[in-house]
Amino acid sequence: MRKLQSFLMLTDKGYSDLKKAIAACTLTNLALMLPFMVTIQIFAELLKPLMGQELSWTRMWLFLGGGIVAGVLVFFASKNDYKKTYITSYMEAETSRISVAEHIRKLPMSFFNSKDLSELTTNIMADCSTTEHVLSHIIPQLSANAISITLVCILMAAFDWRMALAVFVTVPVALLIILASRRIQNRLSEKQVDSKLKASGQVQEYLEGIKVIKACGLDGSKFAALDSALRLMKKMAIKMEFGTGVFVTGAQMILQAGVGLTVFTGTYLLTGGRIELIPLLMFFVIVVRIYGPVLVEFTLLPELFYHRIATKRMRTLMDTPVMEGDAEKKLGRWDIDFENVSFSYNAKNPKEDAVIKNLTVSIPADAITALVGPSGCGKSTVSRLIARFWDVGEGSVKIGGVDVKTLDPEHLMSYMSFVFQDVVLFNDTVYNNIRVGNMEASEAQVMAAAKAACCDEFIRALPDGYETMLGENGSTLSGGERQRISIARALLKDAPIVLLDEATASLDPENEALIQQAISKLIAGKTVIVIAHRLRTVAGADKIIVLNDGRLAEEGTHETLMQNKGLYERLYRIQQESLGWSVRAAQ
Ligand SMILES: Nc1ncnc2c1ncn2[C@@H]1O[C@H](COP(=O)(O)OP(=O)(O)OP(=O)(O)O)[C@@H](O)[C@H]1O
Repeated sequence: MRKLQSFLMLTDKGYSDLKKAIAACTLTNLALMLPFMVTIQIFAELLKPLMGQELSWTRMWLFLGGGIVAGVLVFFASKNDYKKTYITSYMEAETSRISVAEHIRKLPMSFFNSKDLSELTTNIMADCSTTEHVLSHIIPQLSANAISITLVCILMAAFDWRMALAVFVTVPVALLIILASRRIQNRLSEKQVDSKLKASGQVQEYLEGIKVIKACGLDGSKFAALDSALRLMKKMAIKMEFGTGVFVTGAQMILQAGVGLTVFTGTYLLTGGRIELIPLLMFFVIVVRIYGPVLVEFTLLPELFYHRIATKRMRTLMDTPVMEGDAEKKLGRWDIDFENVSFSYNAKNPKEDAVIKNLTVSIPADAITALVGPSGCGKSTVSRLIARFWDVGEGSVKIGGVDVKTLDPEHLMSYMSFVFQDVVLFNDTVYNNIRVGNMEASEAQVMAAAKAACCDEFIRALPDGYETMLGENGSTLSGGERQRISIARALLKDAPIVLLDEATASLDPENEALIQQAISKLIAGKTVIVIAHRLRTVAGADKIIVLNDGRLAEEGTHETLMQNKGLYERLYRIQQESLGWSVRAAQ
């Protein structure tokens, strides 16, 4: 049974709840047989005059009373069954959704490199729903039906084994057909799941890229891709239904042949005087009643096969090890050291595809250090390695002498504030979006951070001020406003290390001035790492690290690097010359 727990990826509580649900469902099935038994008894009593016996009204009233009691029992059993089956399965699905989301949060970024967003959304929503469905509608019913059918089979065999054999002989044959079709059904399920994923990926890409699609007039071609993904999904759904339908219907037909077999055997035994008419009629009624649950079993089994395929991705996700580390260790110093660090995003080919190559460099505490260099030289990668978004392949990254690999990522993150060029805002109020920086902050602290980040004025001008809902990723705000909100967040966090990645790159001069003002408050007294393309913005940094193709090209202050006449000086000169650049129509 433990196998069932791991197959369904259940928590211990979920597993114990499932056992209770199976018991409750079995009880309901058995309770449902009571009214049926009473009906048979009434039926037998009514037939007595036919056999020359006297109908007893006392017995009839007793049966009727028994029927009412049976009805009440069915009600309570069903109520208990409903509670144990549905409510607990929804609770388990909620727990599993939360644990998937928690797990995702702790996974290394390398995991996300190979996954797209739609796949993860499917993991959290669809795969958990499949488990929810299996827990609420399949496993308890399947197990309870199997138990109650076996019980009825034993009872019938005790009454007349020949008739019992006639009723049940077709069941194993029909079951074999379903089990034998498992491989084909698995293959079809895999294809169907793949087509669903492709379609949801296409829908997501289409919606995310709607602006570009419209701007570039790609409606036709992008629609074609979406269209064919949706068509494929439809085709696979039909194939799947057909594939399942053929086997299930085949099995059902064989099972139904059992009705004919029972009638034939019964008539044969009756004419031979080896069975009475009333028990025979009872068998006829039972055969009709008992095939119902068996037919349901046959339709539920393929769904169980599908569940295994549908949750394969979730299994891979949950089996991927999370980033671990010490969550208690206090850091006392904020100097950062890269010692012989090599790193590649491609774990399969780390040497050939290295992005950072044997880098040894120091970032002093309580100072501003700029990371510069040509595009793609590895500046952002260096900042990601400091924050342990990724683990280095070789060497070590140390903060205050402590290897970041030994620290719990979330704990490490509590020492850092990030301001990226791409600001992520949540579909929540402005107030809550700032408070993300420090969930314990008071209202006064949130307002103070907003003021320091030059946000207060524009926020108050919004329809509901701080309570204005920002919508999907804050699309109603300008780039500069979004950036200032992210700085307010960072200010509120008040972390000792601040990472600024191209924070002002895409802003107009007015916004840039406001943001520079906000940033200067954010970085006061902190260990600051600035990534910038425009070298003039970092000329005042305490230290400038120049990278080239993942290696350290040179380091020093603006003045010393200019005197060196190396890569920095060349880049600086090129940028100064390009300042005179303007848009001009081609001659
Ligand atoms: N998630 C990723 N997966 C695979 N390769 C990546 C990933 N992120 C960056 N790279 C590659 O690593 C190299 C360094 O990228 P990085 O973003 O660190 O450079 P950068 O100096 O910050 O570039 P830019 O100045 O253009 O932003 C590039 O060749 C880039 O294509």
